[in-house]
Amino acid sequence: MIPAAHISAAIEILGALAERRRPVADVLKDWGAAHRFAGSKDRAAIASLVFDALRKSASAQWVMGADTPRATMLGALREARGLDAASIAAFCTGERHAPPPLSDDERTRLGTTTLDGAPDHVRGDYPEWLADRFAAAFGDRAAAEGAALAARAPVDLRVNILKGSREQALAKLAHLDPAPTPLSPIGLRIEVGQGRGPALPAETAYVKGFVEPQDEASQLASLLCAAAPGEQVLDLCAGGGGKALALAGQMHNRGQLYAYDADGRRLMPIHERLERAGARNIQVRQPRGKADVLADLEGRCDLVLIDAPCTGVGTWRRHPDAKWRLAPGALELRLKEQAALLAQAARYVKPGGRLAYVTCSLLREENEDQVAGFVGQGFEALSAAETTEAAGLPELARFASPHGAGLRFSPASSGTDGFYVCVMRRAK
Ligand SMILES: C[S@@+](CC[C@H](N)C(=O)[O-])C[C@H]1O[C@@H](n2cnc3c(N)ncnc32)[C@H](O)[C@@H]1O
Repeated sequence: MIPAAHISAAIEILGALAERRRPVADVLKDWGAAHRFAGSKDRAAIASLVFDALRKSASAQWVMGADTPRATMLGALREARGLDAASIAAFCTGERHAPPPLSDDERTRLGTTTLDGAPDHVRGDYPEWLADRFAAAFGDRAAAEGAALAARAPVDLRVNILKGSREQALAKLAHLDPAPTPLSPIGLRIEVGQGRGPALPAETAYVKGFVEPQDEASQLASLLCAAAPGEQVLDLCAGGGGKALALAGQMHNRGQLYAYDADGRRLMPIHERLERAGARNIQVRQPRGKADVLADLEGRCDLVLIDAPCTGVGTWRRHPDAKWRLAPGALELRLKEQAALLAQAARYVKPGGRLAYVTCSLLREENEDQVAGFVGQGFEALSAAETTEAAGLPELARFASPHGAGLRFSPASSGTDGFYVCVMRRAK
């Protein structure tokens, strides 16, 4: 396929997405199945265009003065790819499956319209219904924070210290040109351009468990829990085990880590990942109907981690379709789940033990406000200085939240996904 045909295909896929509010991965898969002539490079190029259009939908539509799939894609070629009107016009020839030629209005808009005077939610490419919440979280930096969430993310890897050092992992992956992450002492970063990221499943270092894909802020969230060898730790929302594996590394396989998730299917990948990582101190606790499979842990844990279900606002760089599919009802539901999880988790913490509350959201309601509603009931929040000191990462104290307890990371402030971390201590 010629590059212009990729643009036509991306417009078609954006149309299918607008009709059926389905995850973009499903729609791309369906398109690939219905267009078998498109090779893997074509499909990757098309997916990359679709993702860029989703990242920049609001600003692209503002530029074009329309919200059609064509307008969104053409505007995103300018907003996300930095192409000028003449370059975009050169693709739109109408020949060999290229998009039809630009109208006079399209050409003028691509040439002259700016985002000056556009509201923050347009300049920051986030849904209008979140405008007040972004303003509450970021003040006059709302548009800049949104824009950083609308950029592409690098591939971050966590080095599994059960298998080797960061230096060894760097050497094993030298052909991918990784760099040490600036904040996490166990992270590697591989910058990706407009193409595909590295095919990790084909990398020996991955297959042998030396590295795991994990955003740098997710690594920091695990490190800030300061899990120590010999401790009893419960990962109450373990899902596929990303944080559990990181905690096992910190514990040097000593002590006991219990991995639980209310949704047993989400726990499934953990078994293969544990094997690959050589993590031997994790006991997976599968939910079993109404049975209380955590009853024996009440009042016994040194550390309980709640990696809470949340809106995922902080991961929009990696899941740009999620920001447009997020609905107010989902936020309300997550808020209830988070409050219930805090109350439940408190039961498992022993006197003097720690409760770590983590989200990949940047909304205050899901973060500082949840913690404020919980502390006082026998728990106090540690200061950012205490938390980072205990984790041996005192330089992270500068990410202390301005809105209450805990620390905040975001693409604009720390160059990572958006995360919130608050460590609390139970009274003795
Ligand atoms: C952010 S994800 C966890 C990601 C995982 N910790 C990781 O690092 O890969 C949140 C998880 O919470 C789980 N969850 C939601 N409500 C829960 C509950 N009441 N008890 C336990 N797990 C719950 C969800 O099934 C989901 O897997």
